Amino acid sequence: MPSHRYRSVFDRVDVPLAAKPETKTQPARTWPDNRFTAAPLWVPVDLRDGNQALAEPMDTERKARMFGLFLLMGYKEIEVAYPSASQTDFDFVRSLAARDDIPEDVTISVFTPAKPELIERTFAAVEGLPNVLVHLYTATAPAWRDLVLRGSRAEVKALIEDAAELVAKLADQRSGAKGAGAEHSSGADRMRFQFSPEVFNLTEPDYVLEVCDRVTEIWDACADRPVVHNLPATVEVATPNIYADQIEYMSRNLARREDVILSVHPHNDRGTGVACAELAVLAGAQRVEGCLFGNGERTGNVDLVTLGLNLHAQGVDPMIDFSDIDAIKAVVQECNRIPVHVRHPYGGDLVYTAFSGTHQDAISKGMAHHAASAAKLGVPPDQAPWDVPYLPIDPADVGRSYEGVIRVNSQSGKGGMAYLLRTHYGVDLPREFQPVFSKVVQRATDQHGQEMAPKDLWELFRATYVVPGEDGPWQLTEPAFQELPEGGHRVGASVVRADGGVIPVSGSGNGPLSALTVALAKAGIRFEVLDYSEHAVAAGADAVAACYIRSRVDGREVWGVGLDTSVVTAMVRAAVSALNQGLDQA
Ligand SMILES: CC(=O)SCCNC(=O)CCNC(=O)[C@H](O)C(C)(C)COP(=O)(O)OP(=O)(O)OC[C@H]1O[C@@H](n2cnc3c(N)ncnc32)[C@H](O)[C@@H]1OP(=O)(O)O
Ligand SMILES: CC(C)C(=O)C(=O)O
Ligand SMILES: [Mg+2]
Repeated sequence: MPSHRYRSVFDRVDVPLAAKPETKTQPARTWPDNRFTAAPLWVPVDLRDGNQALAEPMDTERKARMFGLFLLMGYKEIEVAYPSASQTDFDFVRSLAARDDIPEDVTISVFTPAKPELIERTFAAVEGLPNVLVHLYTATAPAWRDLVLRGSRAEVKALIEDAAELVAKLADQRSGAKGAGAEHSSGADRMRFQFSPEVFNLTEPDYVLEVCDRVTEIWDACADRPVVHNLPATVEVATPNIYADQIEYMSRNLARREDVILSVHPHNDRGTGVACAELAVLAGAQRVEGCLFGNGERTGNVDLVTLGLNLHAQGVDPMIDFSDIDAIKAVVQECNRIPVHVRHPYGGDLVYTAFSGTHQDAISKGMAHHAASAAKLGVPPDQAPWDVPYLPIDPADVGRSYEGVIRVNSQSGKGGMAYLLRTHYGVDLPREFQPVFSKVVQRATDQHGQEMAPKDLWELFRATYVVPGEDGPWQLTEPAFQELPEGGHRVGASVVRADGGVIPVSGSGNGPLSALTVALAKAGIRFEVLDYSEHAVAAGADAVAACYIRSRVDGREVWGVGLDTSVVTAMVRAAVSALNQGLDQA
């Protein structure tokens, strides 16, 4: 690989805290010791940054659908458009201005470059909207200054100052409004301002500070109306600790810090957008911009679903409703026309599913333990502390059922198939029986190489163990059991051999099963019971009993299973099932 063509981030930009030695009063960095205690402010930018990365940008209808989703999920600030970019975007903002159902606590954010005519068009779009944030951006990194904007540091700063002043002036002119230059107020006009030094992560720290501080001054930030400085990793170029250092440096050094909301906007070029956002929050960021399921330019914006549910999984309320992740995903997929990967954290189709044997075993045991500990605590299972192996959160928290948690294929073990039979069909195979049936399942899955659905598993189970007891070549007809007055049981029946011969038999023993053993011996059948268990499959009047017999039939160890509403019939069927497996079939 021609790796020599690329440079380390340390050769591209000054990384402030890394360069600064630690002193007693000023540690090099504090973020590694910080903890998450509350959710940051979230801003979905799907309708702008996500939208600009789509082959088919959203029309008004798709935008409205996604906007509705954000409201339902509880987002309070939503970037809705780049109104000067297209008529569609402009019209969408106008359609919001015409609505009267946008909650008062929701702020609409609109995006504009530092170009006077585009800023004016942006203000035209938001006319009449009460809670607006105007988001101004210009690239500040050297390569963008030199190649794209073709301006020096001073010239690019001047471009930004002029644009910020125009934004302040237009805000002042809004009818009945109190703009940037006016007396501070949280009253009628709640227009706020945001500045993004695009490619912040490759911009010289002293320059970006100088520019941001100047913008804070122009917009006259105050506690009532703080300015947002949004520091994007427009193209991710370094490990997340570097971004965290950059953010902590800004957080410590920005002027009028209490009047600034420090925001981050990570992209995901190195696949570490989520880590960047998380470490940035530890480093002092108060606000995070991203997209649901990580849509966005190239490898995407940081994923707000993962970020939110990562907090949830650590016991911190994300303040966003993810309780129906599949409904959220459906809207996102339809609006973006891009599928969400089956392995996508928290929302992918397969992320709560185990195919592998040891994981299934652990999950199965964990789920049983969870149910028991919830009962012990006297709380519903969805309120009990979660500690099930291999499942970082309870799938039910995001509206997923337990149906797909365990799925069986050739990588699966006994625990998985036992779990499926128990949860789908109510049969609880004895522990010693599980590896025996598991081998049968593995032979089948190895042969066809496919997954085995619960229905197919049940069919295989029935065909192997239940049907031989009901409809095999060997039969036991008209068994009549009797309790003896002196104690013990007696049975009389006819053994129908596989070759059609009928042998009447009878026998007595301590219980029905031992009586049956004695009777069968009279027909020359060596039937030795090694283990017996039974349980009810369903409760109530239609309760079915499941009986399991581990036996040695003519020297062969076999398991028989019987199902019936009568325990005795279920037991006889289990015994006949064993005979059919242990004896010659013709
Ligand atoms: C990192 C980000 O996500 S930034 C957002 C990017 N989003 C988009 O580009 C989607 C929407 N954009 C558009 O639809 C179009 O780019 C428009 C309509 C806004 C402008 O289109 P055009 O006028 O044809 O300009 P075009 O985009 O080709 O060129 C950009 C010009 O703006 C300049 N420019 C780029 N960003 C900025 C900025 N933030 N502030 C001021 N000028 C800028 C460039 O230097 C270039 O100037 P030049 O013509 O003097 O060379
Ligand atoms: C916030 C803006 C400028 C952006 O989308 C980016 O830098 O990635
Ligand atoms: Mg972006």
